[in-house]
Amino acid sequence: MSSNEPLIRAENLKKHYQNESDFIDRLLGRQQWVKAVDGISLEIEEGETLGLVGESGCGKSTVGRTLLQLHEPTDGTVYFKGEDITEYSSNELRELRQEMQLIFQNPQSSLNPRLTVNDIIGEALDIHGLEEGQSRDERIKELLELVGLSASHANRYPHEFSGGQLQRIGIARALAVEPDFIVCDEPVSALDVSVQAQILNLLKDLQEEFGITYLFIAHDLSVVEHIADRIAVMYLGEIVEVGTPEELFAPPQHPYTEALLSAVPEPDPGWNPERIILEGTVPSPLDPPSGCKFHTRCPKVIPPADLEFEQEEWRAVRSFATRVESGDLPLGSLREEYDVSDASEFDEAIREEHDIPARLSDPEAEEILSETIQALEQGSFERANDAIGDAFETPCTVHEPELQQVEGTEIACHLYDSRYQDGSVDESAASGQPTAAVSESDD
Ligand SMILES: Nc1ncnc2c1ncn2[C@@H]1O[C@H](COP(=O)(O)OP(=O)(O)OP(=O)(O)O)[C@@H](O)[C@H]1O
Repeated sequence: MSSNEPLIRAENLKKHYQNESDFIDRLLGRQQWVKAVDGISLEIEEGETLGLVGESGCGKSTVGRTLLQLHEPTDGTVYFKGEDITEYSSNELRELRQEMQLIFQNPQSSLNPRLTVNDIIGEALDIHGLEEGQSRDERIKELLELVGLSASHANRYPHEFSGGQLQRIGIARALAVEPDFIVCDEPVSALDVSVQAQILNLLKDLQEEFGITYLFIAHDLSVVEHIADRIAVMYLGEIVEVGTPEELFAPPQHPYTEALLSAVPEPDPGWNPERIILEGTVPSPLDPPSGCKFHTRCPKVIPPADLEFEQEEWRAVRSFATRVESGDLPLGSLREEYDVSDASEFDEAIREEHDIPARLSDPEAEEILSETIQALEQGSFERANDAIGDAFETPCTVHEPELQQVEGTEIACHLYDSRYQDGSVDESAASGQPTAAVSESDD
C-alpha cells in the first residue's frame, strides 16, 4: 500500500438486490431491482472513523457489508490497502476476513445463546487458526479485560449479560483477529443512552490503542457527531454530503443534512433550528425519483425559471405535482371528507388539502394548475398528467446532482451549482463538469 493510499476506498459502488417478493413477476421474467446502493464513492484513511448516517432503509448496512465483500457488489470497485478486493477468490476473501470485521447492532441476536463467551470469542480465533490450548484461553481472557469485562466471565452464557456487556463481547469477538478495519453497524442503537456513551468511549479507546479504522453506521447524527472524524450523509442509496462534523453542522448546507440535524436536540449552541419535518417517507429504492432523489421531500426545490412563485406556494404546488405524477391522490376520500358536490368545490378541496392558495400568483402556473385539477375532477389522472406536463419541472426533478466541493464539505445539491441558479432545465447544462459553486442558497 503506497503511503498516500487510504486504507479502504470504494469507487462507484452499487448493490442492487433482486426483489424477492413478487413471484408472478419473476415467473414472467419481469425482474425488479432494489437499488440499495446506487453508485457511491468514499475513502477512509488508516486510523480514521467515517460516520455513515441516513434514515432507515437508505442503504447504510448494505454499504458496510458490500465494503467487507459479505455482499458481492453489482458494480464498482473496493480497494483495501490499495488492492482491488472485488476481484478476490473465495480463499483470498477468507484470509481478508481476518483484517476486516463487523460489529452488529443487536448483540442479543448476533451471539449464539448456546455457546459460552469463551466459545464465542474462541470461534473467531479458531476460524483463522490463531491460538491453541492454553494461549487460546489466555488470549480470550485478555480480550475480555480489554473490553472492560472480567476474565471470569469466560464461562458464562449470553443470557447472563446486560445489553452493554453483550456488545462488549461482540467487540471482543471482532478484536480477536486483530483487524485493521471494522464496520460498526449501529452498535449502540439498541442500548440505553447511558450505556451508549460507554461503548462509544470503548471503541474510541481501542482505536487509539490499536490504530483501527472504522466505518461507523448510525441513523442518528448525534451518535456519530462525537466519534466520527468525517461524516457521510446518505439518502436513497447515494451519498449527498460529506465533511467533518464541524463543516457539516456549522450551519448545515444540504437540505437533507439540515433536516436530519434539526431533529437532534441542541445540535450546536450557535445554531437553533426549527424542527424540519420532511414530508412523506423515503421513496422506494425499487423505483427511485428522477433527478435529485431527495426532490420529492426537499423543502428547497429550485422553482422553474419561467414561473413566478412565492417559496411556500411553490413547495405546495411541487408536492402536489409529485402526487399527481405518482397517481398517489385518494380522491374518493377527499370528496367525502370535504363533502364535494361540484367542480368548484372539488377545486377548493384539492387546494385546501394541499395548502395551495385559491389563485396562484403566476397566471400561467394558475392556468396549468386549474386544468390539472379539472382533469382530476373528471377522473382522469392521464389528462391531469398531460396538463401538468413539464410545467413544474425544475433542475432538481430532471438532473441528478453530483458531489462537488462547497466550502469544505462535498455536496450533491443543485442549490450549490451555479448552472442551475436560474431554475432552467437545460440538457446541455447537465453535461460536463460542474462550474464554480455558489456559497449560499437563495432561500
Ligand atoms: N437481501 C436483500 N434483498 C432485497 N432487498 C434488500 C436486502 N437487503 C436490504 N434490502 C433493501 O435495501 C434497502 C437498503 O437496506 P439497508 O438495510 O442497507 O438500509 P439501512 O439504511 O441500513 O436501513 P436500517 O437502518 O433500517 O438497517 C432497503 O430497501 C432494504 O429493504
